[in-house]
Amino acid sequence: MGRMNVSLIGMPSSGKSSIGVILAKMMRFNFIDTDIIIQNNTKRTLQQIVDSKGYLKLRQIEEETILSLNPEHSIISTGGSVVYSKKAMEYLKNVSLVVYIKVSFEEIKKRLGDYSLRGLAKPKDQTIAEMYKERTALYERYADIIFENHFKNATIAAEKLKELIDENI
Ligand SMILES: Nc1ncnc2c1ncn2[C@@H]1O[C@H](COP(=O)(O)OP(=O)(O)O)[C@@H](O)[C@H]1O
Ligand SMILES: O=C(O)C1=C[C@@H](OP(=O)(O)O)[C@@H](O)[C@H](O)C1
Ligand SMILES: [Mg+2]
Repeated sequence: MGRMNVSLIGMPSSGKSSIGVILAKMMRFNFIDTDIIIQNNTKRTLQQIVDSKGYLKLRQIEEETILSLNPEHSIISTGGSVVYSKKAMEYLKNVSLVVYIKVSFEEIKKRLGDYSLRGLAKPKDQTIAEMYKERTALYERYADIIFENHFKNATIAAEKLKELIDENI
């Protein structure tokens, strides 16, 4: 790894954003949330992009955003759909340690609740169960390490993840 960065990948609501910002403070790293960059660049919410341009366009914007990051000393919280881009994932693997934040299907389903306004980059007719199955294979494919997040809250999870990262860098 050329520059020291950590990328967090995983299902929507697995904790990438909540854990990422806490981890960045604990490790004195920069914090990047690609969803926020996309919103700033497009001046649209993720839901608005999906509604007006479709979920494939959101995935394309996400890919372009990742490829333009050039991160240094950063924790990068990605959007859950980033693994659909081979290019983006190869880029992240080159510039960072890629951590898959793994959360059980039951917990993800519970956290997502009514996800109709969450701007998920998935076909309308794809169920959460189908999405979980399809994506799990991709998260596992690209992960350098897997972090099983069965912790009570994001702060505890960030402390545990820091230990795992320290062992792996
Ligand atoms: N152990 C945990 N780790 C991270 N988040 C947790 C945990 N337990 C509950 N949560 C809650 O789950 C949600 C995770 O959302 P978020 O961080 O936005 O995920 P993502 O960025 O992966 O979509 C937050 O509401 C957070 O408070
Ligand atoms: O998994 C997805 O399809 C998406 C997850 C979101 O980010 P989080 O994973 O941070 O919720 C955001 O990028 C967009 O709404 C699409
Ligand atoms: Mg997030």
